[in-house]
Amino acid sequence: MNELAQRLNKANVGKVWLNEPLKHHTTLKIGGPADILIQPKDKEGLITAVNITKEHGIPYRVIGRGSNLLVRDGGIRGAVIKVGEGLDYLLVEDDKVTAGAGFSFIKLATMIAKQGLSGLEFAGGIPGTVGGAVYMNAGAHGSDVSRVLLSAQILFDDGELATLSNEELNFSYRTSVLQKERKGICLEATFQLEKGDREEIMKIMSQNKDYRKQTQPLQQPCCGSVFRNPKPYSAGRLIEEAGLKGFRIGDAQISTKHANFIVNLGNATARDVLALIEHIQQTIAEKYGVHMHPEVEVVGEW
Ligand SMILES: NC(=O)C1=CN([C@@H]2O[C@H](COP(=O)(O)OP(=O)(O)OC[C@H]3O[C@@H](n4cnc5c(N)ncnc54)[C@H](OP(=O)(O)O)[C@@H]3O)[C@@H](O)[C@H]2O)C=CC1
Ligand SMILES: C=C(O[C@H]1[C@H](O)[C@@H](CO)O[C@H](OP(=O)(O)OP(=O)(O)OC[C@H]2O[C@@H](n3ccc(=O)[nH]c3=O)[C@H](O)[C@@H]2O)[C@@H]1NC(C)=O)C(=O)O
Repeated sequence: MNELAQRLNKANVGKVWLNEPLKHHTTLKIGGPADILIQPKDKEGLITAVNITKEHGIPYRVIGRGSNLLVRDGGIRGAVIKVGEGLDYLLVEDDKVTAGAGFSFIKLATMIAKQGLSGLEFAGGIPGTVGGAVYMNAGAHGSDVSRVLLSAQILFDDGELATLSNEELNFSYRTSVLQKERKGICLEATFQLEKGDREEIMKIMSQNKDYRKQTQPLQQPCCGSVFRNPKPYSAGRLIEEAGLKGFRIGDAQISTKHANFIVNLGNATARDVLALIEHIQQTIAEKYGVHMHPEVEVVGEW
């Protein structure tokens, strides 16, 4: 790993850390160390970092803000590429907006709204990066990325750099082509928006934000919705009806505010959170015969 770090530093790809605790890079504040963490300084830095890492035969994976991620306590072997600062540029051309994958999704939504562009009102409270949002077709308030995305530039694991259209990204509920069919890193995304009434757009955003503030435990370390909604049911409602609100394992607790959130009360481990996830799955399966499929991505070693 030292050798890889030296080469990456020599190539000036960006910031490089060895043995970096990932709890510093996830919103749940949980996660063991990455052997090596790379935060590319720009697109070229990212492509070079991937190539060098491949040459060393070291596996790599990508993270954004860590807002939808549960990293196990043993951490991640190999390289973790953090797409954030460095890939956080923004280009507005009339009603089209291109953002680097590291751009904050909330910041993007807010900036776009201020310019009187409509389409991203739903994203005003969604944490994470643009890249993460494309990867999982992030959504809220009845809309999602697939409704406004024109195209995204992807660096595929086989080295191909391609711009995929909305159709080619094959979006459906909280998923895209990047999750299953073809792994790759989203480098930037272009959104097609509509000119609208600035005041009206700002009003909708502020209503959405208020709703989230009232219904979600945003002041505590968490990772957003833990489970996908098992259609036609609501995960939060099922968990609440099963009497699980407030249930706790170690320092991981089912939020008393929204039952589809797990919060870290201070020193929760990934093991605590996973035990809680299993407990919820088992309880809901026994009571209602419904399988609860996690939305949060679980990665790393025990
Ligand atoms: N609706 C809501 O309220 C909430 C939504 N979210 C959404 O969850 C997503 C998490 O974003 P973020 O915190 O940045 O991501 P994370 O750091 O949580 O990464 C989660 C996974 O997303 C994939 N990923 C992240 N960035 C990229 C990229 N540039 N290219 C390809 N894949 C990527 C990786 O998958 P892999 O390892 O397979 O490559 C990674 O493991 C966002 O869409 C965020 O908006 C999160 C919380 C609440
Ligand atoms: C937080 C996320 O996204 C959220 C997004 O913020 C909100 C707001 O649009 O809508 C989804 O939540 P959600 O389906 O739980 O929406 P909510 O409106 O909070 O709840 C749905 C229904 O369940 C009920 N509910 C919710 C929580 C609870 O503890 N008890 C309960 O009864 C609510 O009263 C409501 O009638 C997204 N979650 C998923 C899995 O689709 C995320 O993806 O990480």
